Amino acid sequence: MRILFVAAEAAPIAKVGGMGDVVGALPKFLREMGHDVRIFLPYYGFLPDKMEIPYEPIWWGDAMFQHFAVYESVLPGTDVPLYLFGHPAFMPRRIYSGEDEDWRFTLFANGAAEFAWNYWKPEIIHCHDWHTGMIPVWMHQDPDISTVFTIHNLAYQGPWRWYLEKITWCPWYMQGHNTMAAAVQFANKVNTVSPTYAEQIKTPTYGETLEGLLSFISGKLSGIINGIDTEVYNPENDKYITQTFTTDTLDKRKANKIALQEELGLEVNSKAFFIGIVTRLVEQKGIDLILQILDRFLSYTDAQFVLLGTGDRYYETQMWQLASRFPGRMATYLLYNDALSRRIYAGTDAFLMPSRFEPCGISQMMSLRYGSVPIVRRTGGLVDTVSHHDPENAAGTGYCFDRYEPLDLFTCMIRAWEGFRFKPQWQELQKRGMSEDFSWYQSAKEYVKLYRSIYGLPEEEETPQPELVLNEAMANSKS
Ligand SMILES: Nc1ncnc2c1ncn2[C@@H]1O[C@H](COP(=O)(O)OP(=O)(O)O[C@H]2O[C@H](CO)[C@@H](O)[C@H](O)[C@H]2O)[C@@H](O)[C@H]1O
Repeated sequence: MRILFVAAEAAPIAKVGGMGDVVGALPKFLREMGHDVRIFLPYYGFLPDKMEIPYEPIWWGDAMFQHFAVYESVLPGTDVPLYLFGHPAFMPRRIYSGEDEDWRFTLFANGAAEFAWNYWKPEIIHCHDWHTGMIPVWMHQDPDISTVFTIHNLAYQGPWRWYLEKITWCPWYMQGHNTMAAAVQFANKVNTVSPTYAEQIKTPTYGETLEGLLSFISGKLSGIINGIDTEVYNPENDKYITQTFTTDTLDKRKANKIALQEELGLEVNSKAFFIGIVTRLVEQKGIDLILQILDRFLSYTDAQFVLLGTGDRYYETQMWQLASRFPGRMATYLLYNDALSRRIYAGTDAFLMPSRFEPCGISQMMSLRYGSVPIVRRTGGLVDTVSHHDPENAAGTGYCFDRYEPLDLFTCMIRAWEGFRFKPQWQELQKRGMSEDFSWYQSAKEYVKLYRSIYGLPEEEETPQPELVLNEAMANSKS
């Protein structure tokens, strides 16, 4: 199948959060399975610092009365063809924020549609989040191109929605004022990034006002858990960490803890319970809950804490101030740094993720892979990826709590702190987590099933000539 991924982020060149991880990894695995997958991404002003981009564009197009160029390259570290949408609106050295979010991403989506119609025609456009939400609307009457829309974060439905209706030239009943809703309504298939979250978003608590629409289209809605790139994120050979290790050489991991404590200016103490968090500092991630209990937790225990993240100014300031009250025990790094994030996954004993809601969550899977035991709230994808520690039956991979309450988080952290004192059991817990299979292969298979289901094809290829069947079925489904 020919599939064009259209998204605002793709790791390792343009990543703010988990969506970048998915778009940077999934195409690679789909290509290994024999599909022709390519990525369409904005040409951000900072990209030339990160990769080689040819000087000459391969194609010029027009969208929304604007002339744009498309440059062809390859996603670094992979064989995935990458098309970069070149327009001055994306020249600033940032991915998001700014006055023109609505306009420039609508232009980008429109550019992607033009590109698919006129230059490289895919069978499926796989759209990601609100930035690409108008594509399913524009494609829904195209007999040759189908669309899959993946919801990575329902909370972001695009800014200035009342104004967007004018830009997209779509009336309210086509959801032109809300590109997330538009995509949900018009895409051939809609999925989100975990089965639990796919169920939760049909309820008012998690539906972000779209629960009615999502319930209505539930026949085409599914949940496919994300994977992580286990080749790139591998404690066995990660060049960014001090000491590589495996489940068999877990004792070596201590060197990472000590090196991290030194790097962060914390008291070097391999016995102290060391908790880390790597996150966007936004309401979703439960930062308010942490702020309510961290002071008390640090006062009652010998624990150390490191935060790496950027986001809301209020959370940044609060975390910064808290760190100043616990010198040598708490470090706050308000920046984005992939290498440091890996050292935190590899050097801390536990990883905190008390999310208010969580579509899937990549960070907890990374922490499991690097032997940092996750402490999570049981919501969304965290339910599907972390199970509660049960020492009696030697089961579970982390510590979980249910209610979004400070006391529940506090209790859970204390239980983890207590558990850390029992070294053999703790090591078993770490090993179970590290042995979990979060590779993309299983999820990529699920995506292929999803693509095939658009054409009513069986889950597995059962005939000797699948391509012929596929072409025939696609022709029938669109006629
Ligand atoms: N300051 C920093 N420095 C370095 N690295 C940082 C960082 N801040 C965050 N990261 C990295 O960004 C990623 C975060 O991914 P998550 O999936 O956990 O959350 P996010 O909310 O961004 O993703 C959304 O999309 C993904 C993908 O579908 C869903 O899993 C998730 O639930 C949804 O909220 C991780 O790789 C993490 O290491």
